Amino acid sequence: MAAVPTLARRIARSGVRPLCRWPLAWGRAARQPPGLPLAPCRAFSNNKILVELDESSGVAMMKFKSPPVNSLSLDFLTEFCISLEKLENDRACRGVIFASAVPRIFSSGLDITEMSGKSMEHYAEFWRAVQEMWLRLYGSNMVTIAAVNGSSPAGGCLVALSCDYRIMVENPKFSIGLNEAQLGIVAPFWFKDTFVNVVGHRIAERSLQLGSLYPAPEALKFGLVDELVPEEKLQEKAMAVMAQWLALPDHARQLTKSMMRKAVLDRLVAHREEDVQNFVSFISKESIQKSLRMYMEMLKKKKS
Ligand SMILES: CC/C=C\C/C=C\C/C=C\CCC/C=C/C(=O)SCCNC(=O)CCNC(=O)[C@H](O)C(C)(C)COP(=O)(O)OP(=O)(O)OC[C@H]1O[C@@H](n2cnc3c(N)ncnc32)[C@H](O)[C@@H]1OP(=O)(O)O
Repeated sequence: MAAVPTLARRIARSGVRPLCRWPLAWGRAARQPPGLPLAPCRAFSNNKILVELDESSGVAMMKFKSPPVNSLSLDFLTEFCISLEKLENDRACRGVIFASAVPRIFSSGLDITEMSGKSMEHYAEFWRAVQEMWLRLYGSNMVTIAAVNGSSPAGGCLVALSCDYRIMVENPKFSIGLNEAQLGIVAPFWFKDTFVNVVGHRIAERSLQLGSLYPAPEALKFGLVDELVPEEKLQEKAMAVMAQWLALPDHARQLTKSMMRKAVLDRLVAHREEDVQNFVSFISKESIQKSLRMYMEMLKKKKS
């Protein structure tokens, strides 16, 4: 295989731009009463993700803004990893809330166009980026809360599952789940492990085999999400839950989180390259490529 672009090289190519006091619609700056000086706040933005860190509370808001559906493309994943790493290394940041800036969609999951009609090298590079995203998010020392303000299939669901807490908008039109089987593909073992750790083995097994997507009220019933709220209350609720989690000493919470997640993280770390090779050989099969093409066709037909 050709030389693999490292995350560092992808970071260098991506050109993250620091911004000062970015007025996010969902951010502290937007809530600041006019005329008052802003409390310390730092923000940075790249093409697909906006981040605002409120230094007074230690809470960052990360918003996905990759229309039409926040699909997890290679560029998106690279920006996600850079943003998370910056926050992880920032002593002022103790917690992150993830939400979407795209109406009705949290994230549509892995970008199918990255897994279809591309070279083996591209599939390998893409899969390394997916692994990196999960390792950083699931292994984060910060408190992570998913404010799921829209549908969240497959990889989008994985992002939410990898957080410490999930709050979803109570709209029954918004669905969430690991629906890979519906595309004729298979959720890898670390997607499955993350899912099992949230909902338990039986529900995970049934849901994965059926590729089930659950409307928000159903997802709440078996703990796929922790709470439902009306859309207008989502930010307030996410901040309240964050305050509750941040009230504990960081070291105790972090060590506990690590104890609960380490085995699952270590399993991928130990088999990372093997997992890449499995993905590449699976996804490049003509039968799998055909399934993905048919699925994309189905998405397009649904519109007309
Ligand atoms: C033993 C094991 C052996 C081997 C295993 C080894 C490896 C594992 C192998 C594979 C693992 C892969 C894991 C994959 C994870 C994934 O995340 S796959 C992606 C799954 N996602 C979906 O199924 C969601 C599909 N999308 C939708 O359902 C809908 O688009 C939506 C509900 C998100 C939004 O609906 P609408 O608002 O109605 O929007 P449209 O449907 O019209 O979409 C607009 C536009 O966006 C395109 N699009 C949608 N989703 C994606 C996507 N995920 N990737 C790329 N593009 C997407 C859609 O086609 C439309 O495009 P245009 O028609 O406008 O060009």
